[in-house]
Amino acid sequence: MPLLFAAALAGAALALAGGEFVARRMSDATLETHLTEMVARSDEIADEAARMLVAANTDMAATCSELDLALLRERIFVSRFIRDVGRLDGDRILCTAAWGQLDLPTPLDPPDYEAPSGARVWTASRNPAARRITTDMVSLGRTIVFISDAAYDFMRNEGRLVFSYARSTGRVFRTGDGTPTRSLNVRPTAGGVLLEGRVYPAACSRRFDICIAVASGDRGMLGQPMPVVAGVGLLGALAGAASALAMTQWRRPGGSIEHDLRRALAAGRLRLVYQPVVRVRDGVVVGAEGLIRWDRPDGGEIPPDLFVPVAERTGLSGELARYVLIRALDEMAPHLTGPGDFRLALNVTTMDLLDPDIFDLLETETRRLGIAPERIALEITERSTAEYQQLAPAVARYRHRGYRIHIDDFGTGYSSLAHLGELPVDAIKIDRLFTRAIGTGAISASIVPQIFALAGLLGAEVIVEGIETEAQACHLAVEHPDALGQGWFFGRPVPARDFTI
Ligand SMILES: Nc1nc2c(ncn2[C@@H]2O[C@@H]3COP(=O)(O)O[C@H]4[C@@H](O)[C@H](n5cnc6c(=O)[nH]c(N)nc65)O[C@@H]4COP(=O)(O)O[C@H]3[C@H]2O)c(=O)[nH]1
Repeated sequence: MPLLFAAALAGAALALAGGEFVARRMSDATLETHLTEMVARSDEIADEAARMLVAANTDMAATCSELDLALLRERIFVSRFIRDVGRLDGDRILCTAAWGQLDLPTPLDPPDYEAPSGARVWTASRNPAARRITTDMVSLGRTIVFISDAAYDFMRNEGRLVFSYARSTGRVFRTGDGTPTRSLNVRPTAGGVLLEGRVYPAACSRRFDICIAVASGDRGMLGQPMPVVAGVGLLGALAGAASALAMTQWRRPGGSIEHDLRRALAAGRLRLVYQPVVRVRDGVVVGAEGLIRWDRPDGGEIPPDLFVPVAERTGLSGELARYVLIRALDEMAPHLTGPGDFRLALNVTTMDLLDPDIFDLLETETRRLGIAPERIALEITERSTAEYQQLAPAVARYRHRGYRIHIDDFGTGYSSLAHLGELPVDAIKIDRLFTRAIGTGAISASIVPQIFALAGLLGAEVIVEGIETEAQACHLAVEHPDALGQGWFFGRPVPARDFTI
C-alpha cells in the first residue's frame, strides 16, 4: 500500500512537471508555424480523399463490376493516404478494392459528421470490411474511402494534446492521443478555441472544414484552470499507481504475459512450425517460413500476433529472435544443406535487424551447420520500412553477405512504394488482404499485377501470401507463372519432423 501511495504521488508530480515542461516548450511563433504545417498535412489527406471520391464517382463502369474494382484498385495503388476505396448502396458497403465483392452488404454506423458538401465522415472506426483495422472513412455519393491510420502519425508524436475539429460545428474529429471524441465540441474564443475550460491555439484550413488545435505553452500547466490541473495530476497519480501494480504483478510468478514468455523462452517451451513456400506454376516446394508457436498448458495456443508485440515492447525481442534463429536453423538444417536451393525465411523485427549480435549469431550458426547464407531470408514488415534510412545500412550488410531480405505484409503499410527503391530487397510478400481480392475483380488490371511489375523493375521476387483456394492458385499460375506462393491451399504450417519437400 505505501508503495502504491508513493507511486501515485510520484506519478502526479511527474505528470504536472511534465505538463509544465511541455506546456512551456514552444514560443508563439514556432507554435503558429507548426500549426500551419499540421493544417497543410491535414489538407493533403483531405485533398487526396476528396479527389479520389470525385474521380471514383465519375467512373463509368457498373458499380462493383470487375472493371469497376480494377479501376478502384489502380486508384489506391497510387495514393499516399488512402488504404482502400469502396462502393455504397445507401448506408451499406457493397464492395471494396481490397476485399472485392462482399459476401453480404455491410451496414455502416451513422456518420460522426456530415459536411456541407454532402461528404460523410466516420472517425477512428473499425473498418466494416476488415474489423481488425481502425480507420477514418469518408463517403460521397456511391463511393467511400478508407484513410490509412498511419496518415495521422503527425498528430500522435507530439507529446502534447493535438486535435482536429470541424470549423462549422466545433465537433472534434480526432485527438492525437486517441481520446474518444464522440462528445467533444469546441467553441471559438480569443486566442483559439475553448475545450473543456482550456484555450487552445488553432489554425483552420482555407479549403476544408477542418481546423487543428494544439496545447500551447504560454500559460504553463499550473496556469491552467483547476479542473485541468487536477485532472492531469489525477491521471498521473493513476498512472503511477498502475505502474506500481504492474510491477508487482510482473514480479508475481505467473502474473504477466511478459514473465510467462521469459520463462517459456528460458525453458525452451516455444516451438516452431514451418509453412511451405511453393512455385505457383507447378507446386514445387522451394522453401519454408518459420513461424513461432506458444502452447498453453490447457492445450490451446497463444497467437504470435499477441505475444510477439509483447516481446517487442518489453525488450525480449532479441531473445526471441535468437531463440528462433538457433532452433529453426538447427531443425531445418537437413533441408538447408541438401541439394537444390531450398530456403528458410524467418520473421525479425527492425530492432533485431539493427542488432549486430543477431548478425553475428546468424554467421556463427550458418557456419557451424554448413548452411549457405543465400538459403536464409529475413522478413521485415512493410510498415517497419518507414524507418528505411536507419535500416538501409543493416539491410546492405546482410545482403552483402548473401542473406536475403524480404518485405512482409506488403500493401498494409503506407510508406511502401516511395521507399522500396531506396531499400533494395530480394522479395516482396503480398499481404493476404490482396490475395483475398484475387478473382473477385478484374485482376488483370488490378493492384496485384502492378506489384509484380514494380517487383520486376526492382529485380525482386514476389511471394503471394494467404493462398487459400484453388481458384486463387490457378489464377496466379496463369497470370504470374514465376510467382511464389504460400497459404493453406499449398500447406499449413507443420513441425519440422512433418515437413516434406
Ligand atoms: N488466413 C490465412 N492465414 C494464413 C494462410 N497461410 C498462412 N497464414 C498465416 O499467415 C501468417 C503469415 O505470417 P506473417 O505474415 O509473417 O505474420 C506473422 C509474423 O508477423 C509474426 N510471427 C510469427 N512467427 C514469428 C517469429 O518467429 N518472430 C517474429 N518476430 N514474428 C513472428 O506473427 C504473425 C502471425 O503468425 P501466424 O499466426 O503464424 O500466421 C501466419 C500463418 O499461419 C492462409 O492461407 N490463410
